[in-house]
Amino acid sequence: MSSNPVTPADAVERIQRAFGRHPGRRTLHAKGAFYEGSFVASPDMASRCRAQHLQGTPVTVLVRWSNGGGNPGNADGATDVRGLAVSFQLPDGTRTDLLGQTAPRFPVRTPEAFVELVEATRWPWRLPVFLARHRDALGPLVANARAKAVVAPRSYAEVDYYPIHAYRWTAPDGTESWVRYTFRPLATPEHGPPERFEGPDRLRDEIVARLAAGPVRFRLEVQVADAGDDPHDPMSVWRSTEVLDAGTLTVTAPVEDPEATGQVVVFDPTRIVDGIGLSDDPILRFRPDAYSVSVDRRISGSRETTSQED
Ligand code: HEM
Repeated sequence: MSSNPVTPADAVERIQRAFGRHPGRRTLHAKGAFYEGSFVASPDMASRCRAQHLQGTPVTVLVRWSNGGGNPGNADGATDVRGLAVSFQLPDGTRTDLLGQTAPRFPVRTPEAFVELVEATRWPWRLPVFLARHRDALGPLVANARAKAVVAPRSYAEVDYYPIHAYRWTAPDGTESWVRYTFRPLATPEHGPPERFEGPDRLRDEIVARLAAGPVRFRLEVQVADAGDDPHDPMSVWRSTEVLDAGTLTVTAPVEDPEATGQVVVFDPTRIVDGIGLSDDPILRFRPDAYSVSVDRRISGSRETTSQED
C-alpha cells in the first residue's frame, strides 16, 4: 500500500519526536564516537573500478561507530542496530563515504515507510498497522532477527555491517558493474580472548581497550550484480554469487571528537568520486536531504545548548 510522500524535514521531525529532542545530536545514530585508520584495496580492484581509493595505495579513513537510535543516552546493551560509517580521505583532498549498519536486509523501499518503521519500533502498538500496510517488510524483519542484527554484540569489531545500496563501478576501460558492499570482521589474533565489559558504555569501552592492544580489521566485500539483480531497489536480494575481496579496512585508534570543538562531521552515502555512480534507489536519493536537515538542526541545537550554558 502506498503512503503520502514524506519530506526530508517531516522525516527528521517525526523521527526526533519518536526519540525525544536531543539538541545538537544526530537524529539517528546519536550515540557514537570517532576513530582513525586506513584502507588498502586488493590489487585486482584497480582493473574493476577507477576510483582513487581502489587503486591499492593506502588511504586514510575517519570512522564512526554508533548505536542506531536517536537517543544518545541509551545504554550500549540496548536492542538496536549498530552503525559503521567510513569516510575515505583521498589524496586529492576529496572524500567518499560508506555507511553500514548491522541489518543485512532493508525492510522498506520508500522514505515514508522507513519513518513509519522507526515509529513502529518506538511505539510497538503501531507494529501491526505497519505490517498490515507493508506486508513485504515481514520477510526482511524476520531475516534480520535471525541474523541477530539488533542484539547488542560483544564488540563493534565482531559484527558484519551492510551499506545496503548498490553503487555503479566504472573500470578504466569504461566497463560498468553494479556492486553491493559488506564489511566483514577479520580475526585479529593479537587481541587474545576478548575482555568482558559491563555498563552503559560497554561497546565504547571494549573497542577502546581492543584498539589499545592492536588494530581492528574488516574485509570490504563486494557482491557484483548479475543481469537479473536490481540495483535500484534497497529490498532486492541478489542472486549473484560473484563476491570479491575489495580490500582491508584497518581501524587503529580512537580520535578526539572533532565535533567537541564545533566542527560538524557528516557521513553521506551519496558522497562519491569519479569511478563510482549512484543508483535510483529512492531511499539512497532521499538520505542526503534528510541528513542535511538533521545537520542544520544539530548546528542550531548546539547553539541553543551553548547559550543556555552561558
Ligand atoms: C530513508 C531512510 C533513512 C533515513 C531517513 C535516515 C536518516 C538518518 C539521519 C537523519 C541521520 C543523522 C545524520 C546526521 O545528523 O549527520 C542518520 C545517520 C546514519 N544513518 Fe541513516 N537514514 C536512512 C537510511 C539509512 C540506511 C539505509 C543506512 C545504512 C545502510 C543508514 C545508516 C546510517 C548511519 C551509519 C548513520 C550514522 C552516521 C554517522 O556516524 O555520522 N541510514 N540517518
